[in-house]
Amino acid sequence: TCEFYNKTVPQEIRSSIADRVHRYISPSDEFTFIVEDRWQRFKNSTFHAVGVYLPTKIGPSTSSLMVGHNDSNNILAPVEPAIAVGSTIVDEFQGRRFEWTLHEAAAENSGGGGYFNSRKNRWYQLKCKKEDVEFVTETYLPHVSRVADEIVKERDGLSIFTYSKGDGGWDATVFKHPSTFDTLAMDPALKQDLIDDLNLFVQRRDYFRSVGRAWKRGYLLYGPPGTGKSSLVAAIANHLKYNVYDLQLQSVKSDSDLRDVLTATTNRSILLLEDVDCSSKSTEIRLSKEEIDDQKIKIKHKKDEKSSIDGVTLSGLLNFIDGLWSTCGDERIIILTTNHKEKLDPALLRPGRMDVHIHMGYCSFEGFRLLADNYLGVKEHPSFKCVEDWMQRGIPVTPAEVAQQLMKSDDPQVSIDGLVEFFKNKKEAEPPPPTKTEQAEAGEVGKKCEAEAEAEEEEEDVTSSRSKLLKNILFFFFFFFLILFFLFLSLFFWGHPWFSSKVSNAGNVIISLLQRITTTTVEALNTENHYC
Ligand SMILES: Nc1ncnc2c1ncn2[C@@H]1O[C@H](COP(=O)(O)OP(=O)(O)OP(=O)(O)O)[C@@H](O)[C@H]1O
Repeated sequence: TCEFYNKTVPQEIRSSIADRVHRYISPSDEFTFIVEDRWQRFKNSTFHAVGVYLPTKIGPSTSSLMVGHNDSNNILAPVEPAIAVGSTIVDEFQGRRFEWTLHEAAAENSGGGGYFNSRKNRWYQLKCKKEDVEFVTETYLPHVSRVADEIVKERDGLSIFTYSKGDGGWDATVFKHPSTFDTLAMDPALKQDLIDDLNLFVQRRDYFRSVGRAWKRGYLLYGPPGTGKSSLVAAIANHLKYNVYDLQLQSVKSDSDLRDVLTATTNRSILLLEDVDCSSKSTEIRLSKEEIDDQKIKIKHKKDEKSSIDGVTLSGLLNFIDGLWSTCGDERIIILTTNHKEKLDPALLRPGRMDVHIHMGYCSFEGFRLLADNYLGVKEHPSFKCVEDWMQRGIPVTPAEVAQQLMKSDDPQVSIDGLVEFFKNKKEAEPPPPTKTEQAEAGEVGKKCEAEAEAEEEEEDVTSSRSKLLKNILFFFFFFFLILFFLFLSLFFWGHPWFSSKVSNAGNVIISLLQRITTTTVEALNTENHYC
């Protein structure tokens, strides 16, 4: 029968049938991924990410784990646990099962020579169901990389990069800002909204792709100095575990510089531009005469400054980012901070430019309670009522000022008394908070300064146009007198005997010439008549 089957059924059909039968009989619907330690001669980052991720997934099925200490630098430091060769770790993710095993083999041509000298190839074997193959490449492995990244950042800390004009590159420093959302005094509802917004952003890779937008989000933080804008940036960085790139726009001179600067930043990071208003205008109430004069000068120079900026403008930068990051940047956050939102170019404030605007205001009583808890470890205290009373009087205090007072002593009573004293002094030293009328006046002062500066400019314009008119009039009179002069000169020569003799001579010549012409013509006519 076999012989007959082999002879009558063609080879291709036979192997196809065999394949199908094999698949049917074999219970395995497994698929295996291999993650080697090297990828095309380079270190394979997926291999290292798996190495960091798997020790966090130790479960009942794990039979061994490598632990140890590192005695380099004479300090006995624990080394992160690692997966032992041959041991299997099972990871359940989104209801799917993934089985990892680490393998090792001596590399070809390794040369041998003991444990440390011999080169070994290592690879992870990942077994999953065939139906999950796409899920692994699209979702599971990116998840592994992300978690590993977070673990490494937690372990090694974040970095803050500043752009150095000289080297033309980013200088990294360890970023260890203790600010978190728990330590930040801000409106609780606003804080929760922001946390939700950030959490949603990091999960929305596919959403951003599907709507054809760059995976980025822009936040504008505004409010008076000392209200916690920088602290909020740090809290966001700590929450997301993102590195921070702190960019001074003035240090970037051209578009090509900007391209280099931005392409050198990594994904999953924050690009920070602080104090973006950079304006000298102030709307503070009660300005001294010197301050007002100073303002006038600054406002006067503002136009010149604007026209002389030859670098990159903020709006140019944001346009550039839109283009660049839609092609080569993922999971980017841009944060702008300003003390004066009203001074920003309206183009920056239009919808779609900065996705979220966050106002950091003066310290509320809720904010004080949080700071008291953070700095003094007290949630309730008899003197809180007194602080609340002072706050209700509307004396503006920033969280920075409150924090400064609370830090003065470990004794809550002493610190809170110090804060109350601070309120008293502030009330005596400072004018009461501006009423609406005063705010309007303050606005008027600002406007007045601007108007005066503009009036001065207009005055200058008028003066210069006057001098032009004067020049034209003088020019006209000059020509007028020149013509008169020539007229008189000709009249004078007309009456002069030499001139009249010359004229009469010329007249005689002309008359005799005319006579001769007439006689010749008459003679010619006569001759003609004679022939006729
Ligand atoms: N909202 C806040 N919650 C907790 N601490 C705060 C807050 N605001 C300010 N602080 C404290 O005051 C210090 C200075 O605040 P921060 O630099 O964050 O303010 P800022 O608004 O960025 O000021 P500037 O506009 O001058 O840069 C912080 O280190 C922090 O200790």
